[in-house]
Amino acid sequence: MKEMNDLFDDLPEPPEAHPALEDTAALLALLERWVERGWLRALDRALALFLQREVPDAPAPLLLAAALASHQLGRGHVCLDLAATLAAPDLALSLPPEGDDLSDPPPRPSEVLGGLTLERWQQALAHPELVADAARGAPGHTPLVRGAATPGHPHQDPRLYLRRYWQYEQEIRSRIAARLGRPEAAPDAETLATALDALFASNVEIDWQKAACALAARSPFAVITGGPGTGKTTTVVKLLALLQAMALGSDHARSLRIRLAAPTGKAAARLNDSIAGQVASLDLSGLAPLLARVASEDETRRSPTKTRSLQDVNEQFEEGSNAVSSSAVALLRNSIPTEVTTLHRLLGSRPDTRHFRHHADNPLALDVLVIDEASMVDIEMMAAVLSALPSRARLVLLGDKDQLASVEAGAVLGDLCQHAESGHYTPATCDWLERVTGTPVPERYEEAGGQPLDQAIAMLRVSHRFDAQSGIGRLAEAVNRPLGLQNQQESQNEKAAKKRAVREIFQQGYADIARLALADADDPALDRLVVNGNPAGFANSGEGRIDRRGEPIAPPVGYCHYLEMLRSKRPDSNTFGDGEARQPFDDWARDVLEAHGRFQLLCALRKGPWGIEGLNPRIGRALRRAGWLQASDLELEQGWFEGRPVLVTRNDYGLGLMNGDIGIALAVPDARQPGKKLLRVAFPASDGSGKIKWVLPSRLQAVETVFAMTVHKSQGSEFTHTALLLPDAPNPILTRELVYTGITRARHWLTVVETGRGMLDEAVTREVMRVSGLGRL
Ligand SMILES: Nc1ncnc2c1ncn2[C@@H]1O[C@H](COP(=O)(O)OP(=O)(O)OP(=O)(O)O)[C@@H](O)[C@H]1O
Repeated sequence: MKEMNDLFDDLPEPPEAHPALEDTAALLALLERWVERGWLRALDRALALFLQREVPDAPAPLLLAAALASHQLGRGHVCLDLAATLAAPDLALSLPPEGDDLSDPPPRPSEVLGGLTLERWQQALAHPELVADAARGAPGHTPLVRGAATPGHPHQDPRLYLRRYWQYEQEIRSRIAARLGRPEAAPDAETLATALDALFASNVEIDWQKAACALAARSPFAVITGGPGTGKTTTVVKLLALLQAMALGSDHARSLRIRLAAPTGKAAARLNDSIAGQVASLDLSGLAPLLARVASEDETRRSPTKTRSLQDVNEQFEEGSNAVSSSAVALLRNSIPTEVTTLHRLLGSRPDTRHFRHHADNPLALDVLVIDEASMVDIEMMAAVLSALPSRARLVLLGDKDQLASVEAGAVLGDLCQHAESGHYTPATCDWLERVTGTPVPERYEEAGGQPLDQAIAMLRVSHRFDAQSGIGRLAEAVNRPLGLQNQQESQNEKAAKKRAVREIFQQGYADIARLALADADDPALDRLVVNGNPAGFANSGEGRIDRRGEPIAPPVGYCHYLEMLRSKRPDSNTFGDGEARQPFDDWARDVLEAHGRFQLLCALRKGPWGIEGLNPRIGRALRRAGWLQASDLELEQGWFEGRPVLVTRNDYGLGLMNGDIGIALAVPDARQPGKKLLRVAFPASDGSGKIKWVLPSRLQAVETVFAMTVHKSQGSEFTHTALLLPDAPNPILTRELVYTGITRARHWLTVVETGRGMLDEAVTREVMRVSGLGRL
């Protein structure tokens, strides 16, 4: 924010105030025109209108700020930063609107706000009936709250919140701060060091997974962040083993009630798959002495003359208590849960209300909650989770701080992790980490003024999925590199260097990445990509690659892969039936769904030819031309056809489908009309059981065709071959976070599709501006 204030200081003397700022009727008329253009949501204008009706003397600049604050919510920001808005007014609205013809445009925000100073705007906000000051505890029930500066962040002021969002932020701040202020939760250093040594190989240099495990074991609130494949799941499984071992080994000898959750069904299913394998294969034998030590301490308490050291206990184990050891280890392994639920299910969502069954007065019965893919959790959900969590329960957040934030308002994980890159560990934390992990923390991560929150955050820095040979890994890293905040000239140089670095990666011949530049909107190269994956775009046509275990990697495919599976594996049974009888159809659906996950086209936008609305029917037509689909244009645009892949866009508890679930329409025998077929949509069951859920298309209320998926919707998913299509014109939505999120959805193959020149360059040098007050705790 400081930079924005500096920018504001540099602004020239403002000209005359715009008429819309002098007169509320003129302002409301202007807002109406913005709504007509799609620059503002009707909801945002409705708020300004409501406030004006409630308080007729509300000044126009206040009403404008309220409408803009509301508009920011729809774009993921919990508040309006006034100074930043004055510095770059056109960023406050959805400009340029997708698909707008730009004839007779209304005044842009820059014209309207050009005549407004920060001082005057703030004066207009000093209206006690409508705006309360957070610095004074935001007394009353005003609809708006003016944000207070936080310690160490004086430049954050002034911000304007809708009260509800300010309250969410306060809820999150106070509950996290309460946890950070509870040092008694920390285990004793000697026990922790023993447990960590049992779980991690010894290292001469810092092992961030071990450090993360230590920090998260020390604090009742912890964040483990890291890019794809950096070992977040691996680390949290070890953390849970360690916490359970210490709980089972404590005086109470009681296992902890642990729950695992993720924001979407898809993310929950993915964690389900990976965590079960990791829990089963983790070597826990080294933790057995920890359990035995308790037993021995119990014994010591009963016969106090006999004192035993940890060494004695270890020796006892070495001497042959193998049976005790293995049953203790089995007990420990069984006490680590592998079932992952969605946050909505965990909190007990109720139809038609945003309130959950669990809240502060009916808290969840658990001791530890782990939330994966936490970057997708919005501020409202995070506040609900923290309220429903018993005050003594631990919360561990896992996620990639650099991914796009949730579609809803509030980039909670990104905000909390603002210092994760550089650690900001105090000397006391560094000393403690060295004591428990056995390796020193490199000096560059030390910061005497580190905040309590920084001490509870660990960043994993080495990807074990992408090695040095991986273009996907290199590209993700280059795109994700933040730009420094130097003066304009240095910043230009840095942007140029970043563009160059990204371009060079494509020229270095990595086998797993391809770049496809379309000549024009009708370029058939796009059709080839979506139909057969365009293997020719990759070195050696994608042949001959092996993974880290030496297994061959299948060449990249397009959508004809799952459609081929749909055809070739269709059961010849004429009875759809139930139970056993349905097995051949379940197996078929499972194969088709698995094959579908081998390719996905992602794009940035919804509207226009390069958004999902234009791409979905286009891809459908390309597949039809290639003989893989039989559907009319009308069906492709808005109907059902066999092979239609659909994305669930809203949770449906009745059907057990979650936002983000993907299903495919398949023709199955109609029980009521022998010889005929009907369409049913096959979804993988969200409990990770591998079962198939068959749903009639007519029962699906909120689904969309998903030949093309927005990057936002792809969060928490992974596809063997991901094609990331960039639009042909600059758009505020096109940021490095979006490109990074898109790239990191690719498991083995990535194609970047450019529909206009320079859009990759443009995107990787544009950063999401985050506005919230959660950064410092
Ligand atoms: N320290 C390590 N040494 C070697 N391999 C590791 C290490 N840590 C993790 N791995 C392996 O790397 C892969 C990715 O690990 P993991 O699934 O824990 O990462 P993640 O950060 O949770 O990934 P995701 O991006 O899926 O969230 C797994 O195959 C895991 O076994």
